[in-house]
Amino acid sequence: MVQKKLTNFQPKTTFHPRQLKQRYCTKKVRYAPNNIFSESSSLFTIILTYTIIISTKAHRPSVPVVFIHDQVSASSLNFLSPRASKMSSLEEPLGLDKLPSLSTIDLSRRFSSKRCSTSGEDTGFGCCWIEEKTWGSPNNYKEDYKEYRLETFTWRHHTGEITHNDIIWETEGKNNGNRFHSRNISNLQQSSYCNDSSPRDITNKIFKGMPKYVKIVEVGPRDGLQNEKNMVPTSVKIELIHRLLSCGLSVVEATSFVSPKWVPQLADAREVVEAIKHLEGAKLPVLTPNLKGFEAAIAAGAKEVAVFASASESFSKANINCTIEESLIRYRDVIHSATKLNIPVRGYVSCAIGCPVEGAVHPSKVAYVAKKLHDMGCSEISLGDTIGIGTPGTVMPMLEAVTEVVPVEKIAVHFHDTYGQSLPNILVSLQMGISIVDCSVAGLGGCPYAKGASGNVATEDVVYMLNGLGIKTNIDLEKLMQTGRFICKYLNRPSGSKVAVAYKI
Ligand SMILES: CC(C)(COP(=O)([O-])OP(=O)([O-])OC[C@H]1O[C@@H](n2cnc3c(N)ncnc32)[C@H](O)[C@@H]1OP(=O)([O-])[O-])[C@@H](O)C(=O)NCCC(=O)NCCSC(=O)C[C@@](C)(O)CC(=O)[O-]
Repeated sequence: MVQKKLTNFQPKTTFHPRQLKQRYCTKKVRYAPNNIFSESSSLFTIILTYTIIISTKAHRPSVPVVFIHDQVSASSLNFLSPRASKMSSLEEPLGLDKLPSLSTIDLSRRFSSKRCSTSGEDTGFGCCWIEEKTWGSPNNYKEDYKEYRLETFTWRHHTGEITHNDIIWETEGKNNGNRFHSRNISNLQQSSYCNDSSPRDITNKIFKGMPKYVKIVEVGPRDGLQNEKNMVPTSVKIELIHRLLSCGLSVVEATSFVSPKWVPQLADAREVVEAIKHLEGAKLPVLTPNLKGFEAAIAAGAKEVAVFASASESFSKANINCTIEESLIRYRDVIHSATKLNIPVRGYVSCAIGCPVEGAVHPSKVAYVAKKLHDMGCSEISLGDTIGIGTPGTVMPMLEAVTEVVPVEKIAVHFHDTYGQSLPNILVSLQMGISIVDCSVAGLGGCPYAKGASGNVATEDVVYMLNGLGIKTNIDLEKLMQTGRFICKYLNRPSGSKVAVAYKI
């Protein structure tokens, strides 16, 4: 049914690479219209742009395509506000106008890392290069991969820790639109980058480092709802969690044991956990900012918890009313107690790209906090672009810094979609070996400390993209969209998922 709807709604607004080429690629530079980014095709176009940028490092392709779009205007960097030190939680939300400037971060203060630098190429949002080539059909790589059968690919990610085996692609018997799978083979010749510049090699490079399965961590009931002004009844929260689990999600972050003074919406954390603690087969972690929260969570029946530190000093003070170091001391106690009870602890690092107060956050700061949390015993480290300002150009250096100190398989990415960059950011994360992605059904949520910043990337959109890439999630997209519809109906607002809107489910 989903497939049927897919065929029904896609054609006119989808820019498949082949169409894109026909429309915008010639031997000369041509310009893509502004509204290319406002159509439903925009996500795919952006993904294509970035994947090609990544895959063509060793090869300078011949046909440049320049995408022009309206740069989101934002004010220039705001440095530490005098209020920052006394800001606490919800009382001082920061306006979108105070977010660091996208252009400032991407151009002037862009981070570079020797091993992940763009070799002087401008990989900013404005320009990409597309080689003239023939592509497969959308969401269907069958034709192309038939020809790749038993071929070996020589490219692999250059970061030593990311040890994905080389992949060969083979077609599956049935073609339902987006099925293909890979199997690993060993004994392949490998080199950092291959010089072979054929279109197939580019496609292979794009897919090569990608995981075969991505674990989705659904944070809608917690991150999605925590900022809702109107109280959502406990029964609705519980039903939302039940529905999400029925979609096949294996991890649903249920709630937070934080101070109800700061986050009144989650004051019913105990009731929520008591109602869901008997559910088997899925993980239902809860946030715990200190021992008090941890003890309350365990007493209610939580079997997994998460602690949340920040890479930005100002945000740490605003969010949890303590410095980064103080928070790490608190979390050491929480992790110690959890370990004794065999309770897994997830660690968040907020402001992994930028902070609403301090502006750009250096990757080394993120790596420092991530390593501390990992060394203390966190089983997974989620890197949060809390205000959603990241682009692949800033996400890649950050991830590279963190993967130097935390095993890549333990890293999750957590993108808010303020600037619509989440999907390309996720795509490059996958290419860097990340296989855990946080998202929120219907794109619910928003950062309480960055007024106007939007919710997490919508789970539906991520699942749709992963389906298109042939990456398994075990999630039923149709049920997921129905779940999004359920909560949006309750909240009386349209879905933040482009896929759900396109399907009109
Ligand atoms: C951390 C605190 C508690 C410190 O709050 P505080 O005011 O500094 O703490 P305190 O120790 O002075 O306690 C003050 C009062 O809070 C109570 N208290 C103390 N601890 C708890 C607790 N666990 N549960 C319930 N109550 C608690 C405590 O008992 C006391 O009550 P009173 O005596 O005044 O009646 C507070 O600042 C707080 O709750 N902050 C939570 C903020 C929050 O939830 N933010 C949103 C999280 S989202 C995020 O961080 C980003 C993330 C993870 O989503 C990733 C991303 O998007 O990038």
